[in-house]
Amino acid sequence: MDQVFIKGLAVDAVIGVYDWERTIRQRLVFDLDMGWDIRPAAAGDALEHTLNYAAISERVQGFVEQSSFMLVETLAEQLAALLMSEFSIPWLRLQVTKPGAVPAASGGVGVLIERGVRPA
Ligand SMILES: Nc1nc2c(c(=O)[nH]1)N=C([C@H](O)[C@@H](O)CO)CN2
Repeated sequence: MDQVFIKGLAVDAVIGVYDWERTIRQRLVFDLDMGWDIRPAAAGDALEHTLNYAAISERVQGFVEQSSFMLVETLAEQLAALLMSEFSIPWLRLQVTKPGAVPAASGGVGVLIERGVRPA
């Protein structure tokens, strides 16, 4: 299966369950792998036949900046559903990292979800 990916997309948002978290914006980092057959785009050298990673990055930024969820789980689920619907993505893997949440966890904490049907 071919994939189009976006790695390390940083967006600041209101996110968190504690009172102090509702008053600030915190950094979130998004890693996105999206199943897509890239051969038609490659054959025609045509952007309209593939997933436009620039357009998808903008959509992620726009959605996340406007959001104010408690849990990273809720953000991940809603973002995945929105992207699959708006860009006709058949399968995706989405990792949401909250780098500052647990200072001792140097690689960050968060969630990783996989949704949809993985193309052969
Ligand atoms: N599985 C999760 N655990 C926790 C979350 C979360 O969104 N998902 N959130 C918090 C707090 O908001 C935390 O990030 C504050 O440091 C705690 N655990």
